[in-house]
Amino acid sequence: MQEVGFLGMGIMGKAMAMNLLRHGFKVHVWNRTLSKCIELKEHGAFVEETPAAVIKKCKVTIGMLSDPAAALSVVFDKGGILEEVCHGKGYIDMSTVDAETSIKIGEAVNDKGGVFLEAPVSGSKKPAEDGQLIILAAGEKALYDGVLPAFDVLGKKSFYLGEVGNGAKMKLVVNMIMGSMMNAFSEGLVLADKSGLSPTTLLEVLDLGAIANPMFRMKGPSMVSSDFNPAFPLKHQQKDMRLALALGDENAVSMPVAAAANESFKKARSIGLGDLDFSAVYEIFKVTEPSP
Ligand SMILES: NC(=O)C1=CN([C@@H]2O[C@H](COP(=O)(O)OP(=O)(O)OC[C@H]3O[C@@H](n4cnc5c(N)ncnc54)[C@H](OP(=O)(O)O)[C@@H]3O)[C@@H](O)[C@H]2O)C=CC1
Ligand SMILES: O=CC(=O)O
Repeated sequence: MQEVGFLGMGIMGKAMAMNLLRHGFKVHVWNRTLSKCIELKEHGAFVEETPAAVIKKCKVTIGMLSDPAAALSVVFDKGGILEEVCHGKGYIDMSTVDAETSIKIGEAVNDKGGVFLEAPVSGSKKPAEDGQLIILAAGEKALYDGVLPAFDVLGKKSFYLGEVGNGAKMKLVVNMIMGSMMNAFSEGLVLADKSGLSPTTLLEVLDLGAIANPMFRMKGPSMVSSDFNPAFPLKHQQKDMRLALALGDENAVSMPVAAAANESFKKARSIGLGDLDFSAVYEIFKVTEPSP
């Protein structure tokens, strides 16, 4: 399988498609905003006009879209996947969505004779550029086995998690934890600063102890210098918190920490920080109450 379709040239999709091109895959790309395909074309990609046109040209097509509405749109809308998907074609949705969305897409693809895999990823812009993603796949096993050469280029490890929905759920659990950690980290940085300590020294202390982790190490210095250039947009992290909380509702799991973190991300969105990196949630903790 050296030819692959790719829908969605956002931060992740572009990095992943570039990576496939670098490794010798022929890649047919589509993006709602066509101009984002120009750089891909310069690197040898074939640009198509609709998702259906991509599906028509490729046996396997990958989607990397922002949210459930976008993931559904490329399948069900005019010019969408369902117009061309048929026996012998596979669709792989790597967007972060809820299980319900994935199941709906999978059933529609199957009804047309195609096969479906969900495969959301853990890892951000840099791991996508470096082929170091963690792939959380579920659905048609034969499609999973067939696409492993591409997954090996995109990721450092692929998990096969069984029936459609399990990949989405695993991804939401992981991002729920990540979003909650980002809130605690932000609170700690502000607490250090407001109580007269150096946030930079706090980063050094954290990195030497039991709660050291790659996220604090990578995001800490840019947060301290107020650099929120987006790798993982805050609006997507809030979407993931919202979908994870819904999963908690369905399963009667009490999630007070995640619920509080979701409120912080919502607040950050409400003041216009949604397109910045998710670490920009830090900004809302800096706001102090006016003294009486
Ligand atoms: N960034 C990250 O670190 C990570 C992101 N993810 C997940 O991957 C997915 C993509 O993320 P990312 O690349 O960062 O997001 P971006 O916001 O950079 O890109 C979103 C993509 O979705 C497309 N899109 C949005 N709405 C629609 C629509 N209605 N119809 C068709 N296309 C649409 C955009 O097209 P257009 O250019 O026209 O707006 C764009 O190609 C998300 O589900 C995210 O949660 C997962 C792991 C890491
Ligand atoms: O979904 C975001 C990530 O970093 O993983």
